[in-house]
Order: sequence, then C-alpha cells, then structure tokens
Amino acid sequence: MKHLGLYKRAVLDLWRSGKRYYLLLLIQTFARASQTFVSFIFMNRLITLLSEQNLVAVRSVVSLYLIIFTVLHLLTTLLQPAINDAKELADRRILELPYEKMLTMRYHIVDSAETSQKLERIRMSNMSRQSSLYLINVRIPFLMDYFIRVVWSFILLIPLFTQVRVTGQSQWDWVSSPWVLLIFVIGIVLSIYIQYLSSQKSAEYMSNLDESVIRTNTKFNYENRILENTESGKEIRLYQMQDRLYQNQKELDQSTEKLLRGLNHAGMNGHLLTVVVSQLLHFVAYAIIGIRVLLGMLPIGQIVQLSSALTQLLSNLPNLIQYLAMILSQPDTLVEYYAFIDLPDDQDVGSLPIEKRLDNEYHIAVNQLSFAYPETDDLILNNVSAKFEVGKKYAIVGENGSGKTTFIKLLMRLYEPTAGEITLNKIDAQKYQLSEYFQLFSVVFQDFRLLSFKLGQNIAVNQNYDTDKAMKYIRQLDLEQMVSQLPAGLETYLGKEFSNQGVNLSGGQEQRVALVRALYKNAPIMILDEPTAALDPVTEFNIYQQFDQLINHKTAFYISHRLSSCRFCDEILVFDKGEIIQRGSHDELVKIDGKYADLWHAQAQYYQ
Ligand SMILES: Nc1ncnc2c1ncn2[C@@H]1O[C@H](COP(=O)(O)OP(=O)(O)OP(=O)(O)O)[C@@H](O)[C@H]1O
Repeated sequence: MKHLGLYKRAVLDLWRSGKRYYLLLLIQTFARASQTFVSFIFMNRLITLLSEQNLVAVRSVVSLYLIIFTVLHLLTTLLQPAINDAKELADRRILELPYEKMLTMRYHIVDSAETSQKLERIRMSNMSRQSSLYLINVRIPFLMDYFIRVVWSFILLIPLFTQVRVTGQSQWDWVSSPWVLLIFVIGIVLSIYIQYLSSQKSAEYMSNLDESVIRTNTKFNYENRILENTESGKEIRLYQMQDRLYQNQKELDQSTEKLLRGLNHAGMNGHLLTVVVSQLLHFVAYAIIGIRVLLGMLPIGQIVQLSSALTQLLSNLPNLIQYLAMILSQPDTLVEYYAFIDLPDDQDVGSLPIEKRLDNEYHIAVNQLSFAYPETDDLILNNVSAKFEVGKKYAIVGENGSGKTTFIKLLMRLYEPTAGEITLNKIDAQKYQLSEYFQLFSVVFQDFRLLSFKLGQNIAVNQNYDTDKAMKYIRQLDLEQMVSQLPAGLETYLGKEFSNQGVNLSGGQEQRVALVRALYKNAPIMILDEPTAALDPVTEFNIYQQFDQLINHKTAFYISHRLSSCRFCDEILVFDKGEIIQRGSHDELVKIDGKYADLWHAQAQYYQ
C-alpha cells in the first residue's frame, strides 16, 4: 500500500504521545473483552462436566472461573481513572503537535498565508477527517476492542475445524466435510470483502463531504474567533457588524446541518448487504454446529462456545473492517499533515557555531542583497550593499514601504536573501547555526508583543528571571514607579487571562517594557524598529537617546519616521524603493540635495 509508511509514522507518533495511555488501554481492553470469552469457555466446560455428572470437577471449575473473572473485572474497573488521566494528556499532546511545529519552523514559512491555511486545515481535519491523527487516536480503543474480540472468536472457533469426525455411515456426514468448512470460510472472506468495499465507498463519500465541512467550519471558526475577541468588540459595535455576523453564523449553521445529514446518509450505504450476508453466515454456521452436536460429532458444551464465539465474530469483524476502511480511505489527511510537519525548522539551518566574543566584534555586511517575499516577484530589496562597523549607531529611514523592516528581518535571518548574501565576520551568515545567530540580536519591533504572563517573565522571556537585573533596566527606563504601584511588582500578570489581579499597561508603558526586554537580553546588536511610533516626537526622541546611552558601545540600528529621533546616529541610511540611496551623518546629508534633506525640511516645518 502506497501510504503504509505514513500510517506507520502516525501510529509511532501516537505511541510517543501517549505510551502510558495506550499500554493501560491495551491491558484494560484485553481484560474487558476476555471476560466475555472466558465465560464461553467455562460454560462449555461446565455443560460438558454436568452432562458427564462430574460434580467434583464442577466445583473447582466454578471456583477457577470466579477467580479469573474477578481479576479481569477488577483490572477493567481499577484502571479506568488512570486511563482517563493518561487519555487527557495524550489527547492534548496530539492536538499540540502542529502548534509545536509552528514554534520551531523557519520564520519565513510561518509568516506566509499558505502556512496559516495549512494549519487551519489540520485543525479542522482533526475533528472531521477519519485519518487525522486525532481521530485515529479516538478510534484506537474501538479498534483494540474489536481486534481482541475477533482474535478470541477465531481461537474459540478452532474446534469447528479440528474436531471433524466422519463416521462414513450417516447421511449427515457431509456436515463435517472439509468442503462445508471451506465454503463457510469463503463466506466469511466474502463478507469481509463486501464490508470493506461498502465501508470504503461510504468513507470516500464522507471524505468528499468533509472537504465542504472543513470549508464551512473554517469560516465558522474564523467568525467565532472574531466574536470572542474582545478587541474586535469596538469595531463590531462602531461599524454595526452584528447583523451581518449573526446572518453569516445562521447560514453556516444551515449549510453544516445539510452536510451532516449527507454524512449520516452515507453511513447507511452498503449496510443492508452486509447485514444480509452476515445473517446468512449465522444461519449456516448455527445449522452446522447444531447438526454436529445432535449427531454427537461435537460435545454438547461446545454449542455454547461455538455459537457465542460465532456471534461475536460476525458482529465484531464488520466493525473492525469498517473502522479500518474509514481510516485507510483518507490517506490525504496524513499526507497533508506530514507535509506540514516536515517543513524545515530553524535548527535544520546552518551548522557553524558562533564564536562567543566579549569584545562584541561581530561585523555584519550585506553584499548585493536582493529580496522578494515568497510567492511574489516584486523585489522589495534591490541589490543593497553595505558594511556596518562594530559599536556604531545606524539610523534607517525612508518612506512607508521602502523596505526598512524587510532589511532588518533579513539581517536577522528571519528570511533568507533571494540573491546576494549577508556576512558575519566575512562568512556567509547562512552557514551559522540559526539559533545561535538569533542570540546576536535584541530587537523591538513595531508590532512587538507582550504576553499574558508575569511582568518579570515577559522581560526575561523565561519562566525564571533575575529580579536585580530586571529592576536595573526598569529603573534605567523610568518604569520603577509604575512597577512599584503594581499589585505584585514583577510577579504581576499582564492582562486578565491568568489572574484577576492582572493589569493592563498603557501603550507607552508597554513600549518601555518591550525596551527593557531588549536590554535584558543584552545581545551584541540592538535594533529598534519604531516601537515608539505611538509616542509623541519629543518622548520618542528622549527614549531613543536614553536607550542609546544604556547600550553603550553596542552596534545599533534605529528605524524611525521622525528624522529628529535618529539625528544622533553615526550614520543614516536612506531607503527608497528597496535601495539605499543615501548614506552619511545627519550633518552631511542635510546639506546636500536629496531625499534626506527633503524629508528633514518637510518634517521640520511641522515642528517649528
Ligand atoms: N510578509 C510579507 N509578504 C509580502 N509582502 C510583504 C510582507 N511584509 C512586507 N511586505 C511588503 O514589502 C514592502 C516593504 O515593507 P516593509 O515593511 O519592509 O517597509 P517599511 O519601509 O518598513 O515600511 P513602514 O515604514 O511602513 O514600516 C511593502 O510593500 C510590503 O507590502
């Protein structure tokens, strides 16, 4: 089978996600299913002993049965709480796997619409596609149960094939002929085949419907997220989007209901034929067993064992096949899933370690650097070359969309160049281990995020933090008073998600905390990509200056639209349509005709 490798991988991943759960489940399922079959064996033995009037043996058989049954029953019930706990953990782990992947995946892949769509599809598939990792996990308890029952049934049916006594004198001798048994076995194989075909057909039908269900669910979930997101609440009210959203939800409910009706209908397909074949087999098998027992070819006790095992076989085998067919009919889900999981990770990139230098002598340069975002042809950076000296302060300025942030993202290797190269100490940056390379940069982006964890954890970006170190930078960025007023100081949660005592910081306070975070990381190269855009020009100017004094002799890049904020920098790089069109100090650039002087004078007008 073409996709067998994928199914094997899925089973291994499931096993890794919940070894304890599956082991306990196997023991419990075996114990539960065995209770039924052990009772058939003992019934057989008891009836035979009673018919032989061997009452002494009956007593010991009953005692043994009670002991075995009690052990099996205790195992079944006592394991349940541990199984519930282990299942909860295993379920969670399985659902987490794609999100964990997002954390380690290369950033430029994460930052693409295609990846978000893939993740959304995986999320949706988990609940609706039969061969999603999650649904395979849901089916495993049933599969185990059916499988163990089928194996037990076959074991108990062995006498039907082994105890063949042909007297050569009876007109019923044909009942024991190997041909009759062969026809019976062919009947079972045929019923398996019919069951498989009909299950596969309905599974394929369901698979097609699933596509529509996923599409509808994606929209439904998107709208639900909008509705639950308190931040959208403002816009929803102001632009009166409520009616449209209610209407959308109603339409989605209706189309989901229609699709689900189709799914239920699909489940019925082929069911009838399977039931007819199964009933025929029942009838033939009972007739064979009955006639044999009547003719004395089988001991009377066997009638219970054989007929019960047969009933179990004919009810569990179709279920086992149906479940397997459902899982095997949608390999595409696993193909999609593993294509996502196999996307390259940060750690797969580069192998050179980065030399740890106390003198911060990390020389960065870009040579003929060009870049287009994935799935686009527009060059956002076009043949940019520049060298940066250690310890110097650089300003990157230019109009909206001129490529400033993109340049920074490339410097940090969040994206790789389309052409040209970035070098660190004269070696192509792509050769360095990416995780070590990231350690070289402390960055505050325009759209920085603080998380709903404790303030101290936000600053250290770690569970544990060094209070003295955090407080040092807090003081330096004039946040000490704010922190002293928080209910639990550095231990205070940001936002209300995890604690009612959590606080909402103002925009300006958040920006300073983001700057403290960058200082705490204490990397050799500092970058501020306009995190202070929401502040007034004077405050931004002060913060940039203050920050620059704090980082001493580190190399730094400052992006701002307010040229006055970056005036103190050693060099200013003026970006225009993806190129560096001017480079020099403020005093040099302001004197010559060009973009910088134009922008400077245009802004100066407003500040006069
Ligand atoms: N992830 C992305 N995928 C595709 N195009 C992008 C992506 N990010 C940015 N762009 C495009 O790249 C161009 C440069 O964007 P960039 O953010 O680098 O400009 P910028 O100079 O920093 O602008 P601003 O001053 O507004 O922050 C823009 O045209 C933008 O639309």
